[in-house]
Amino acid sequence: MGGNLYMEILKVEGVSKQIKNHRILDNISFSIFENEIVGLIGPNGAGKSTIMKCITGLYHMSEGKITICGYDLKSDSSNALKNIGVSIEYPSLYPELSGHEHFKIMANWKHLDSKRIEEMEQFSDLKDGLYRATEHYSMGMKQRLVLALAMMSKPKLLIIDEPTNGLDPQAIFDLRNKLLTIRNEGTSILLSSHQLSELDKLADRALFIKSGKLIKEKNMDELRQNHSIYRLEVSNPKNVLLLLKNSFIKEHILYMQCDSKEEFSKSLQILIQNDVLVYSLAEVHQDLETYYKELYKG
Ligand SMILES: Nc1ncnc2c1ncn2[C@@H]1O[C@H](COP(=O)(O)OP(=O)(O)OP(=O)(O)O)[C@@H](O)[C@H]1O
Repeated sequence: MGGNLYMEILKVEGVSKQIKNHRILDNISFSIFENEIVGLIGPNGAGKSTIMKCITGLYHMSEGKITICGYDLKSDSSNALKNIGVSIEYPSLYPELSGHEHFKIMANWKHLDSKRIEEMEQFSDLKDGLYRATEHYSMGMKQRLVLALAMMSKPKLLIIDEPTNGLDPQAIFDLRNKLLTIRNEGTSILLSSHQLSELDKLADRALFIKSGKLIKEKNMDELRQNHSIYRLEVSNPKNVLLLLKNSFIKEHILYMQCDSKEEFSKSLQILIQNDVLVYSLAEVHQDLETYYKELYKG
C-alpha cells in the first residue's frame, strides 16, 4: 500500500506545534494515500490528538504545511476541509435531539439530499434508535451515529480518535467491519488507538509517535514478515536474557527475535554452549504489541 501508484490524500510536511514553551509536535512529516488505513500509535501525551487537531484545523500549527487532496490547509482551508470527515474525542452530539435530527442538520449543512440521509441512517444501524434523543444512547450507538455523520459527504479522508473507547467486544467487531467497508469504498482513514490488537487487524500502515516526534513508520505486512520471533521454554530464562541480546521476556515467557537464519542458528549455538536446556521452541508472528514494547522500551 502507499507509494506513487496511489493518490496522495494527505501530506503533512514538517509540522510543529508549540504552546508556550512546550513543543508538543516536533517536525512531523508523513503522507496518507488512497485506500489506506493508517494507525497513529504512541503512549499517552505523545501528541496523537494534537496532530489530528492540526489536520482538522482545530489547532493552528506553529510551523509546517498540511495538504489535503491537493488543497493547502492554510491558504485554502474550506476546500481542504471539505475532503475530511472527523470523529475526535468524545462524540459531540446534541443530547436532546434524535439521531434522525442530527442527520437532517448535517444534510442541510452539507447540501445533501434525502437519499443520502436514508443511506447513512441505514449505515448507522440505529434502527428505532434513530427517533430517540441521543442522551439515551449507549456508547456504541453514539459512536455509530458520529461515524455515519462523519461519512455523510463521502470524504476522501476520515480522521477518527480512539474509536473503540468504551465499546463492548461486539461493538468493536461491528466498528471494524464498518471501517473496512469505508476504506474499500474509497475513503482513507487516519485512526488513533491504544488498542494495538485492534489496529493489528485494521491498519495497513502504522505511525509511531513519541514525545511529539514521528519515530517510526511501518507497513503492517513488513512488520509481520520482517522479523521472526521465537517462543522458548528454557531452564533459566533470566540467564538467557544476559546471553542473548535479541531476547526479551513478555508475560513470563521468553522470546528471541532473529532477523536472519544465521542469527537464529548462532543464538541456538550460544544456548547450547552455555548448557541452557531448551524444552520447546516455536516460531510466532510478530504482532504490533511486541513491536511496540521493543520500540518504546527504555
Ligand atoms: N491546549 C494545550 N495546552 C497545553 N498543552 C497541551 C494542549 N493540548 C495538548 N497539550 C499537551 O500536549 C501533549 C500531547 O497531547 P495529546 O493530547 O496530543 O497526546 P495524545 O498522544 O493524544 O495522548 P493520549 O493518548 O493520552 O490521548 C501533552 O503533554 C498535552 O498535555
